[in-house]
Amino acid sequence: MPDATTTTTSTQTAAHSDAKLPPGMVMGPDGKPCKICTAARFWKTTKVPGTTTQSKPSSSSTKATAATMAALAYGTNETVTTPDVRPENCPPDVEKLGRATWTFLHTTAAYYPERPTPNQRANMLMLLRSLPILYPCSHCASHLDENMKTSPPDVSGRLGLSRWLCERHNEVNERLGKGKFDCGIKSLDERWKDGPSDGSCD
Ligand SMILES: Cc1cc2nc3c(=O)[nH]c(=O)nc-3n(C[C@H](O)[C@H](O)[C@H](O)COP(=O)(O)OP(=O)(O)OC[C@H]3O[C@@H](n4cnc5c(N)ncnc54)[C@H](O)[C@@H]3O)c2cc1C
Repeated sequence: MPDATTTTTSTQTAAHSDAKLPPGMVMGPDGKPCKICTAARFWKTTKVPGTTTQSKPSSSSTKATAATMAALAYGTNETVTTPDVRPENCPPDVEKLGRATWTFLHTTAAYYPERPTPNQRANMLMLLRSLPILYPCSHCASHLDENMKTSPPDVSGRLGLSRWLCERHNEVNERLGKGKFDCGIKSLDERWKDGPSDGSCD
């Protein structure tokens, strides 16, 4: 099971209260800055000490190590962030990976049978139980693992699974300070399978 990680985001608890990290930076279980655990916008742009304008890294500074970014931020105790405007083929950060994973999970649930066979249930259970072990964002995996101990997966059928996933997703939303999604089946179907009734997605 992944170890706890350290971050200074307001929504994720720092494992070591004395850790001096720039805002948004997340440390991995190995004690090093964890790139897949950190939103890319926190990696990309820092306020350079002594300047008042935002500095967008050049192509070489884009490749700056997390340590460099951290050092800059330690100096000013300030990090300026921008939306992630990296090229599409860049590796995913925690947000891109999250969106893709939720898309996969909610869509899979929307197409899961209402009356799954024992084999289908077993396979779904395996998929969900693999996440806390294999999910690359270690602190996300760790939270999910804790969460699944108190709320075991409901693989009984499409409705139960969709609701269970929606609630797990809402727990992350809440931790990140986002609003809760309506876990009613109509909202879930419209979002992940049928689309809105106005036909705008047809
Ligand atoms: C298992 C897991 C754990 C994660 N843990 C963390 C974490 O600890 N820290 C962290 O920073 N990030 C975490 N993430 C990533 C995070 O959940 C988001 O994916 C990421 O912040 C991008 O958010 P977003 O606002 O673009 O939309 P997302 O939260 O990715 O949602 C995508 C779309 O799903 C729909 N949606 C939203 N909520 C629900 C819901 N409850 N049910 C159904 N549909 C919904 C909305 O239409 C939304 O636009 C985790 C992701 C996963 C898959």
